[in-house]
Amino acid sequence: MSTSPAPLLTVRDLRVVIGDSHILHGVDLDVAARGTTALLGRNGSGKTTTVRGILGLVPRTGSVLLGGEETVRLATHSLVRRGIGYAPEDRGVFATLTVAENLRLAERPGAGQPAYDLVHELFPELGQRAGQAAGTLSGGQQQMVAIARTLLNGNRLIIADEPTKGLAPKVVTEVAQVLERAAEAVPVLLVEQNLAVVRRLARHCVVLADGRTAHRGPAAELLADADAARRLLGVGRAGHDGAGPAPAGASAGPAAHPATRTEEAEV
Ligand SMILES: Nc1ncnc2c1ncn2[C@@H]1O[C@H](COP(=O)(O)OP(=O)(O)OP(=O)(O)O)[C@@H](O)[C@H]1O
Repeated sequence: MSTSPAPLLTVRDLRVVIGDSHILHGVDLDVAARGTTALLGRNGSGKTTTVRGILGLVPRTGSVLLGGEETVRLATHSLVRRGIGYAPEDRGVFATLTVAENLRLAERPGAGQPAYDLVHELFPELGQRAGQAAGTLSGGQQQMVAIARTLLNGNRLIIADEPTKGLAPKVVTEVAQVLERAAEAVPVLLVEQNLAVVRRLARHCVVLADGRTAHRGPAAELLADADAARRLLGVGRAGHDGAGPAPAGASAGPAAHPATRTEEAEV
């Protein structure tokens, strides 16, 4: 009987309060030691705040074990040194700098030789575009730069926050390919609302609702269960695989929590 390796990241009872706002009320999640784990949930359910809590960018309580080490009281720079790479929602690419300069800025002193070989092996296009200003790249290519930066420093975990948001369907496919290649090298925690991307990339998923963990399990199982997808994500319809939009009037959630952004197309 084969046993799965221990999770790389184990989050328990993560709580975040900012000012008067109680945003996370107890998030539990595991990030598998291999491949992609998807963090899902309707708009405003707390996905980005969970990521920011893991990274120490907001005050938090609970437990965040990275490779068995408790990190919840560590500052962000200590977490970065321990090997968490972050590709934020807005990509954080410097538009007026070249691709090569964007990558050079991401090199971390003390992290050993930057892994340019890996980056160029996974993304040969970045080598060809080394001298191009990052602001003139397509959205998909900029996302490639953002992911490449997280791979440079021998990180143990990559966190990517909505990397396909706002991109055209063809570019979504390109970004899914980028993430697929990255996850072969380093485990990925992927915040994603495009369920076609989730279906393609993620083995495990965690679903948040109102700042709490509402579901954890195999991603394929959730996406195949139209009732669960409708209840948890506000998508799916009878006889459908859960990745399409809900029919008119079939929204499962309150109006304040719009349904998850979805794509019908394969990616
Ligand atoms: N700094 C803050 N101060 C007060 N409330 C906040 C703050 N950041 C987030 N929130 C609130 O916390 C809730 C969760 O936000 P969060 O961005 O984590 O959700 P999300 O699941 O990532 O949403 P989306 O899918 O729309 O990006 C929202 O109601 C949001 O308005």
